[in-house]
Amino acid sequence: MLEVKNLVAGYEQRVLIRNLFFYVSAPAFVAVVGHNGAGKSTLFKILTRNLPYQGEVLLNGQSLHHLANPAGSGVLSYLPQKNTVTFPIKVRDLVVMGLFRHKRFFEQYSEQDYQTVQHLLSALEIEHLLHREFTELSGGEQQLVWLAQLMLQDAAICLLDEPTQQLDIYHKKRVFNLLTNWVTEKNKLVLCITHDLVNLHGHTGYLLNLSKPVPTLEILSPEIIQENISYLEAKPHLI
Ligand SMILES: Nc1ncnc2c1ncn2[C@@H]1O[C@H](COP(=O)(O)OP(=O)(O)OP(=O)(O)O)[C@@H](O)[C@H]1O
Repeated sequence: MLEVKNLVAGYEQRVLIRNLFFYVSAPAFVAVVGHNGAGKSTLFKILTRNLPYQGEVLLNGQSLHHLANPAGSGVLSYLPQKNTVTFPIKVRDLVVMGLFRHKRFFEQYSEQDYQTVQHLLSALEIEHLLHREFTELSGGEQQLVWLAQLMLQDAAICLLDEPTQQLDIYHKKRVFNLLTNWVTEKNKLVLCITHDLVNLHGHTGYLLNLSKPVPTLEILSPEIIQENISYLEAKPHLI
């Protein structure tokens, strides 16, 4: 579960997130939306302990300040908006690293680990990329590969910063379906930053609009999605 109580954070003199409260427990899919600069990635910086904050953040009942290694202990995983690789690596070798938690420092990945990767890539319909060089893939293909690696990490709480940004219409729709099914099947809590509000139709979960003066978790429904689209079509109020 994730509980945020009276959260205040920002940069230097500029407060971006003020008095935010919400509570959500797995299984749940939360679409984090808002205008550019509303503070969506800032919220993720807080949750990944990359930005100081006032207030309380509890992950599975434990204060974020007291969690020694949220990624290593399987509590949290994070897929940033931009993730670069500058060395040659095959897709299967990049994805299998998602299993790092289950390995000792120098332990090799097994044939079974690679089979797990293959099954996952097949479920994501990117099995054909298995032996490709990662750096030669298109932006959208790379995004799907990162998503596979994140799913393999199997953390309880997953933060995804615009995972569908570079995807075509078919894959955007497919990734939202995959994520919401994964949430229910594997009892996950997924927070997903997105500007693709139209793709939220038909899914169960919540929406957190950080552009609103008092953001709260709103239950996804056609009316709520439309109301938030209209809200975001209007010019943002600058903080
Ligand atoms: N390190 C920093 N120092 C100062 N200001 C920052 C810093 N990082 C981000 N900001 C500012 O904070 C504001 C919120 O940034 P953030 O990245 O959280 O927005 P966002 O909602 O994720 O936007 P987008 O939809 O464009 O990705 C922006 O105005 C940004 O310029």
